[in-house]
Amino acid sequence: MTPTTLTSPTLLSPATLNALADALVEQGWYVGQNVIDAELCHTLHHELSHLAHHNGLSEAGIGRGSEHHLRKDIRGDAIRWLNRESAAQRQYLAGMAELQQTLNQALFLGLFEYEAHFAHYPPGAFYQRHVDSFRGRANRVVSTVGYLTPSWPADGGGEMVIYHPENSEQEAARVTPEAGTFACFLSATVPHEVLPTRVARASIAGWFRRNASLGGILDPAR
Ligand SMILES: O=C(O)CCC(=O)C(=O)O
Ligand SMILES: [Fe+2]
Repeated sequence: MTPTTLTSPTLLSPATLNALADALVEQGWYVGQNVIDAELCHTLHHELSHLAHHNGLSEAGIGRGSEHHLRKDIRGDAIRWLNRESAAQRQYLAGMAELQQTLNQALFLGLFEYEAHFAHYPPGAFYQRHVDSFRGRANRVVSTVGYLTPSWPADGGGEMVIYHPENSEQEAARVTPEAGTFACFLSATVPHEVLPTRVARASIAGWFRRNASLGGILDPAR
């Protein structure tokens, strides 16, 4: 029997990987449209919609460990960490492993781990401007966002605004969260936000981490 889906060998083409590494060096961020396979986006979107409709998601919070708490005034998405339970998740994560290898070879970033979650933003939800590295611990080094919603409407809102790393008042890019688009940026230096969405918004947010355990104290991932 031949598999009917998910046969594409790579998630990000060699050309995309090169462009991405160059953009990270030159400006600290990268955005590409139509870079994630359409069929994979469709399958992942279906998986996330199913979770959203069957109580499979948790309200997202801010902070880690004992400092983790809900703040709907800061972020309004519901999430589920990827755990390799489906072929689609495994294909996405395999693509991120390739990206990790590229970034380590090209930029010597020493990335050693990747964590990612599905994110569902219901209508009205947003995520206030922030940077992704937790204070005092620069363990998240590179952030990724893969967008999954097909046919994003022109008036749908929900764009991710990327601000200039050196001039954080200045908008550098506005990303429409359309299926196939992939964004990547330096976690500690690139402020960004999700504008209020008018329609349900589906994505996978992920982070490459460096081992940041200090003095034998385990640095928890989440
Ligand atoms: O979904 C996005 O566009 C960005 C999400 C984000 O900033 C985050 O989860 O940290
Ligand atoms: Fe973020």
